[in-house]
Amino acid sequence: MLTNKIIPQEKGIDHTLKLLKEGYLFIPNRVKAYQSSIFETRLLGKKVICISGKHAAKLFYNEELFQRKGALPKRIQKTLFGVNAIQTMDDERHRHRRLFFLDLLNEAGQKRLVSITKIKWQMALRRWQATDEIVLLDEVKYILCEAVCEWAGVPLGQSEVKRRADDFYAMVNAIGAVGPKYWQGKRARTRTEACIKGLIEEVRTGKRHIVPHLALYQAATYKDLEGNVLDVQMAAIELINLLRPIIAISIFITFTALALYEHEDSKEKLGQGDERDLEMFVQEVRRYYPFAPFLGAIVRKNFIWRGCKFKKGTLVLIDIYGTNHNEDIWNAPYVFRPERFKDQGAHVFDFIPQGGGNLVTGHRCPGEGITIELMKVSLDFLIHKMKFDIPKQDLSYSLTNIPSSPRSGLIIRNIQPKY
Ligand code: HEM
Repeated sequence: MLTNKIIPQEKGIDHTLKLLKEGYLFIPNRVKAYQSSIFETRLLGKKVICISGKHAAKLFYNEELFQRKGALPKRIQKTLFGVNAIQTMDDERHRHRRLFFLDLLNEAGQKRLVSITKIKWQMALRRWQATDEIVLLDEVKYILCEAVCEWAGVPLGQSEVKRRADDFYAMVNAIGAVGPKYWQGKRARTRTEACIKGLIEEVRTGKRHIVPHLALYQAATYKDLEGNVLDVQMAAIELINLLRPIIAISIFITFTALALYEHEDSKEKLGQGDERDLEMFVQEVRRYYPFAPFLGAIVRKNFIWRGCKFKKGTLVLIDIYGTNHNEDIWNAPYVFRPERFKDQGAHVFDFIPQGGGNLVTGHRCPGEGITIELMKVSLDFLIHKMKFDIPKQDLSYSLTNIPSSPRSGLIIRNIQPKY
């Protein structure tokens, strides 16, 4: 077997600034330049191997070769995910922690969240009729925040909705940030953890009564492999790992509205709201528009892949954005075409907007199903239940800001229900 293939190496001492500058395109630009789905660079002073494409994703999700412990920078843990949470776990402990998410996001759990969200959309639509215009991204954040808090049993007064939703969003917004956006995310996490910790303590001490199937109760009583409840901080972090990403779906929903505007022909094909058509449309939104750029894992033991050496302890990044726009997988990847999902199969490693691999045992996003369902409900509202105008505004989005979203937040005007 060929074992000494040279991995293309980016010259220079460190390329962190280039990563910040190029954002979603950092890996795809180099894959193109080196004509190679694997290359080596240096980030934050360390050697990093970047890989892209379906076969690379299959490699990345091989848990015998990769671990998550040690892969996530502390600054991302301190804002987006919480310190030492599920994203950093491996093996038995990880699979056990995942049950907390998978059980709550089962079919019944998803259905209940979808029905609550529908009601919140209807209430919002009534409110919007009395206003001149709204910023869709903000309003959807509030809809989803109200819905998920109700679903989880987390109390939320009307006057707290905006603040709570903005805090959840600030954590997401801090992901690729340095400077003020990072600090906003960090402060938002401190506030949110304090609030959720208080609620968990109330459930544990019997001060707050709550039905057992709700997420707040489950977080307060979930037991680890040794049969111990999580310490209150970790219980809060994992409950936030369930709530926060629901608010993040507002970005995909805003991109869905943008897709309706930018791709009139696809909109017409949506017809009468056939479930399958709605699903193909939202799948294409998740593929076409940027969200998560890449993911990291650490090499567990030395191995050779396609003749290239991977040394134990090396950080490896899998290219999410580039894989979802890879020409070997997707015909005309930069064309928005929902029908491409008509005959595509299981998408274990080729379509990875929310990670890949096995849903039960791996790290693949446990919220993928509910993300698709909430996007479908919202698409149905946007297209079949309301009329509105889109005034002139800056609808562009950046491929260098992570996470990206339409710059204007998508302003809509003259909102009326469709009867
Ligand atoms: C806004 C849409 C979403 C995007 C773009 C997204 C993206 C991702 C990605 C890329 C991963 C990493 C997969 C990996 O490490 O291999 C992930 C993991 C995760 N997601 Fe999502 N996600 C979304 C929505 C959700 C929702 C709605 C939930 C829960 C309600 C959720 C909960 C999680 C959790 C708990 C993990 C960690 C899984 C693990 O490490 O085992 N996500 N997500």
